Amino acid sequence: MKETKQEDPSPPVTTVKKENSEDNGVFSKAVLPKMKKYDYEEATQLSVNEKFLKRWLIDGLIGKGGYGEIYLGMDIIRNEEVAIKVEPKKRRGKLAKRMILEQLVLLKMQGKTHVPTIYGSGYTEKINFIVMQILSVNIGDIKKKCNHKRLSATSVGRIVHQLISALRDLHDFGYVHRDVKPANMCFGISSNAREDNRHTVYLLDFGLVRRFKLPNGERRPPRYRAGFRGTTRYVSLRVHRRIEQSPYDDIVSAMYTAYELLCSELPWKRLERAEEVLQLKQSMTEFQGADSKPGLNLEMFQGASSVLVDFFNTVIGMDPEKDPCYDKLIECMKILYAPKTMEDPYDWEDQQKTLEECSEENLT
Ligand SMILES: Nc1ncnc2c1ncn2[C@@H]1O[C@H](COP(=O)(O)OP(=O)(O)OP(=O)(O)O)[C@@H](O)[C@H]1O
Repeated sequence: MKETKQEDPSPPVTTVKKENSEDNGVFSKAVLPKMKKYDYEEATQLSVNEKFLKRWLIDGLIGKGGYGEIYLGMDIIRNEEVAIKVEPKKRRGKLAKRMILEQLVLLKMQGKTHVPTIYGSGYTEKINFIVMQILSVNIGDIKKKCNHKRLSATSVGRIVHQLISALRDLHDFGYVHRDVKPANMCFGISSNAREDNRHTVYLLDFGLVRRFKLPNGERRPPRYRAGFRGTTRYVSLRVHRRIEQSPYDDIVSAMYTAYELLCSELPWKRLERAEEVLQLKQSMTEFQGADSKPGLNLEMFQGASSVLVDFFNTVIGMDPEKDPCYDKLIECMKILYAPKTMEDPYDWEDQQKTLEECSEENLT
C-alpha cells in the first residue's frame, strides 16, 4: 500500500543470558555486537571501518527503517559508542526533509528524559545524519523474541507509562509524533554508576512530526483533509478518515501499542487492506451495544486485564480537540504494574531469566 509505512522486517534479536548484574543483561553493552542485524552489504550509505567525518569509526549496521539506516559507531575522541542515523539527501529525485525535521525536533527536546542525546547532526554532499546516544533493542523486537510474543503486565505498564510521559513532553513543545509504535521505542543501555538508563524508554523516529500548535499556543486550524501519515496497524480511526492529527491520535497509537504488547497481537494484524483494518478498529471501539451507544466491544478483550479495558475506555472517552488526560492514563498504567516500581528489574533481568522464560509468567 503506497501511503502506508512499511513495517520493519527486522529478524529477532539474540538473547544473552544474564551472567552478572553489570555487564551481560539483555540491555548491556555486551549485547550490542549481536544487534548488528543486517549484513554489511545491506549498508548503503556508510561502510564498515570508514571513519565518518574523521571522528566516528563505523562498526556495523544496527537498524534499517523505511527511510534511514542506523549505524553503530565509535566516537574516537570520547571513546564512546554512538548510533548514527543516516538518510540519503535525495529521495526519488527530491530533497529529503524528514531528517532535517527530525534534527530540529530532537534538538529542541534535548534534556528531556525520553529523548536520546544528540552529539552531532548535519549533512554531507550525499546524506543527512544525526549522531546520537546508543540505545538497546527496540520494544517491537523484544516482544518478537518472547515465547508468547507478549510482555508481562508489569513490563507493559512501565513501558506505556513512559511512552505517555514522552508524548506529553513532545506535545508540550507543540508537535504530534504521528508514528507511535513498539519499533519506535528503545530502552537505554548504560549501567554505569554515573547514569543508569537501562529502565528508561526512549521515543524515536521524529521524522513524521507535525506542529499542531501556533506560536501563541492555540491549535493550528485543521486542514479539510489531511494526508495519511503513520503506520496502518497503529493509527487512529481519525487518521483512517484523513482527519488532521492531534495529540489524541498519538495516545490512540499508544493504546493499540499497549494492547499489542499485552495480548501478543492486534486483531487486524493479518489484514492487508486499510479499509478492512478500519472496519475492525471500528468494531473494537465504536461497537453498537444493546443500548445502541457506541463503545468497547468486550469480546475483543477476552482474557485481557480489566486495566486494559479501563485504559481503552479512558482514551476513547477523550475529546480529540482537547489536551489528553495524561495523568489519568498514567494512573491506569501504575495499576497495571503495581507493586513494581520503575527501579525494579524487568522480568528478563530477574534471576537470570531469558526473554523466552519471563514471558511465560506474570501474564495479564
Ligand atoms: N539511537 C539508537 N540506538 C540503537 N538503535 C537505534 C537507535 N535509533 C534507532 N535505532 C534502531 O533502528 C530502528 C530504526 O530507527 P528509526 O525508526 O529511527 O529509522 P527510520 O528509518 O526512521 O524508520 P521508519 O521505517 O520507522 O521510518 C529502530 O527501530 C531501532 O531498532
